[in-house]
Amino acid sequence: MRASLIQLSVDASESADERRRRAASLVRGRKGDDLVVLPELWTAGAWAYDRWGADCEALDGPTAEAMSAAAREAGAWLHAGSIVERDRDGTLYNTALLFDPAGEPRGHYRKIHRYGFDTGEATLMGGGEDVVTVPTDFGVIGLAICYDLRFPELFRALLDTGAELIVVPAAWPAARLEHWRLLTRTRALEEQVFLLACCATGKHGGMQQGGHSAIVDPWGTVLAEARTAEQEETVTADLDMTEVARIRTELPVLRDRVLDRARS
Ligand SMILES: NC(=O)CCC(=O)C(=O)O
Repeated sequence: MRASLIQLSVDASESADERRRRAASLVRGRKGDDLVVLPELWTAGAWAYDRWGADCEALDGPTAEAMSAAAREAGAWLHAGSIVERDRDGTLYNTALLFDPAGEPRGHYRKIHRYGFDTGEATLMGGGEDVVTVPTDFGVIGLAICYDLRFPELFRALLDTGAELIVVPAAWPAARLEHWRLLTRTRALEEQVFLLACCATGKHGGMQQGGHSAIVDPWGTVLAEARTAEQEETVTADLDMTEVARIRTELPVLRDRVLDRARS
């Protein structure tokens, strides 16, 4: 299967609506791909807290509507990154959306670990509670978002729920690029999954986002990586999903787990 990460530029020069139209057009251009991925909070901006109130939306709001149509036109599964979701009670969530090639919503995930250390997302948003995996034509997708990468227990839970491929939209800061590179490879290797990590580029809210979106295989090898932190680009790789079972058999470390089994 062929997957592409659209490393979208998110800065203050564009409104959420303009960026939505541009993202939809980039997705429509990916005909022939099986899975297309966008970054975290690309409509409002992950670091533009002052925009969240105005740019928040419902699960079936304008981004979902535009992305559903774009997935249908591309004929691909679309992980539409995440939106600032506002639920009926007015609580905000950082919520990832997944559509199938017919444009049907097939799952959403509310980010469990909120970034900010008592500021920003950690105070302005509610936290998700559910570990989410979604079966697709090419395997089971597990969902996580950005800061979640620092919490291996979530990735182990995704593995235990059947994940063979984990998608991580992000707005990771360029200043911590080496953490990004290390964690994306580590999470792929330790769970023996394909890991698709799509980070935004561009600067807003005083933050240069790190780009370097990457597709990593279950051996921990980087199959494709964006070249820079500063440039919008699309990263594509062909994934042989049979590699997941092959590598888990060839190097059966998951079978050798001791502590998890002792606790259950
Ligand atoms: N948007 C995020 O979750 C940022 C995470 C981050 O900056 C870090 O983990 O470092």
